[in-house]
Amino acid sequence: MRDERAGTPRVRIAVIGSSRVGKSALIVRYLTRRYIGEYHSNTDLLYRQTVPINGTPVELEVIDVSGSNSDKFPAEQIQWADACLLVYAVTDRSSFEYATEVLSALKRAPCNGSPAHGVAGSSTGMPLALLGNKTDLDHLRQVSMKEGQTVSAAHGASFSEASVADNSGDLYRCVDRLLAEVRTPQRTRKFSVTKMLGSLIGGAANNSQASRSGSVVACPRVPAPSRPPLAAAAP
Ligand SMILES: Nc1nc2c(ncn2[C@@H]2O[C@H](COP(=O)(O)OP(=O)(O)OP(=O)(O)O)[C@@H](O)[C@H]2O)c(=O)[nH]1
Repeated sequence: MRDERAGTPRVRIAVIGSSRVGKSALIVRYLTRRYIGEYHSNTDLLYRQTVPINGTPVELEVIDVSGSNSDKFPAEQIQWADACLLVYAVTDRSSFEYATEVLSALKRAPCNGSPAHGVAGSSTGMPLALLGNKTDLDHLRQVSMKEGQTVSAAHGASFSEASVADNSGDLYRCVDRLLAEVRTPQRTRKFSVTKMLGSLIGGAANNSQASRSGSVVACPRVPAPSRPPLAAAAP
């Protein structure tokens, strides 16, 4: 969390996961309460909205890290963020394995400029959450809740299962908890989103908690001539 522009605190969240696990649907659901059926994108998207956290307006920035490149470790996006939300689909074991790999890499890799705080056991000190999506498809389940709990506990992440389609309360609790964990003073910005491509959604819907304002903007992928492979993230 950091102060910018007239003292409004800002929180940056990176949402990471394999392709098609429901990252975009989750973010849009959280920010607007709406469900989008199809929102396929092969580029990172940046969502920005003012939200109340514990009664204080906070400028929330969420980067939706495209799953198209999930063979690459999203190092720049993680460095940019104050906290990470790892998403997998309970119907897709390979997506769970990818989320586990990223959590493992985060545990090994030091996070520059991030003082110790947040989740006990996370060596980065960065608040982490693991969320298993698509619980409405329980008949297609490939990952048990116990497995998710075990992996998250081992990596110092909070754990939830939810269905974005069914508008589970657990997805709001998961994100709210992650936001509440962010207590870091301003970190050095590791990459800048320099070229906003345009507003995709303006004037997000009001919700029952408090008035929200903001937009959804697309940003180009982080310049990454040689983004390190997952295994290279270890010190
Ligand atoms: N059944 C079910 N489908 C879901 C749920 N959440 C998302 N989906 C669907 O899963 C598909 C992928 O959702 P996206 O939000 O585009 O997934 P993504 O992770 O952003 O995908 P990439 O852009 O490829 O990284 C879409 O068809 C969504 O409608 C859910 O909770 N249940």
